[in-house]
Amino acid sequence: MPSHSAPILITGAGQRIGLHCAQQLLADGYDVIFSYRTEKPGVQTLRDLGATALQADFSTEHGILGFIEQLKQHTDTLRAIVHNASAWLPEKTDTQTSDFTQMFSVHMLAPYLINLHCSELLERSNPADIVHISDDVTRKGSSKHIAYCATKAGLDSLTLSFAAKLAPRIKVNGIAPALLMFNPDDDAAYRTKALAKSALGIEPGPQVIYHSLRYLLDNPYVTGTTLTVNGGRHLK
Ligand SMILES: NC(=O)C1=CN([C@@H]2O[C@H](COP(=O)(O)OP(=O)(O)OC[C@H]3O[C@@H](n4cnc5c(N)ncnc54)[C@H](OP(=O)(O)O)[C@@H]3O)[C@@H](O)[C@H]2O)C=CC1
Ligand SMILES: Nc1nc2c(c(=O)[nH]1)N=C([C@H](O)[C@@H](O)CO)CN2
Repeated sequence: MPSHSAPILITGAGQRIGLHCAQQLLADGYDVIFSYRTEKPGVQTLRDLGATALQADFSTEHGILGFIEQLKQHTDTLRAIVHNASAWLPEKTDTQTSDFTQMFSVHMLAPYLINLHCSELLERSNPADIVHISDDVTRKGSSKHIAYCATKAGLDSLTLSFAAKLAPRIKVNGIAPALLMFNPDDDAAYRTKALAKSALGIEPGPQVIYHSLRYLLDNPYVTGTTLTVNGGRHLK
């Protein structure tokens, strides 16, 4: 497989979906730059595969702007930016402000600032893409993850605005998954309940997101679109 020239940036790739997609991109011949917040085995795995690891915490403007400065020291061009980093925090009984501002920052401020400051890097690549990883839950809201859902809905809005702003040189799209991978502490009752929420009733794993990502990267005529990858959850 021939190597592609400009690297792809994927945020939050130290574990799970982001790690899988980064590994697949490397296997398909792309160079990869990724952000991680905390050192984990997946971070070293990607380093060993030749990816460039940049540590970043997107919960503050300072952390986001510092990441952008780091990124520009490593490359002057990008094939794509995949905004995958995310915090999935439920409402708690005590103050929710810090959680809301953290999720606003990771899900909205980081993509906003990175897109604005790094579109020049994408302009030097043809084709060029931005992909926002959102969540199917924005379709109807969430009683248990109100702030998470609201900030992901804001990300959906960024998809539309940046698609209009950056056309025709840069395509901007989203992917809105429902359940992809359980977390280790999800108990049997939660898993049964979650699987029953979709028509297909499966835990598909990360490859369904890689398929969606490649569709968007490879298709020259799709922009301003958010792909639903939800197992038919809207049918139940
Ligand atoms: N898993 C699923 O079933 C679903 C996932 N999605 C979306 O898909 C994407 C990938 O999901 P998944 O792999 O489960 O995500 P994770 O919950 O594993 O989070 C991905 C990464 O985001 C990083 N992150 C969290 N907060 C910050 C921060 N403040 N600054 C920088 N990085 C941060 C985490 O870093 P650290 O390792 O330090 O914690 C983590 O490695 C996400 O956008 C998610 O919302 C949507 C629907 C379902
Ligand atoms: N950042 C994350 N976002 C989401 C996660 C996750 O683990 N990390 N998980 C989900 C759930 O799978 C949900 O889709 C089904 O209960 C949603 N978002």
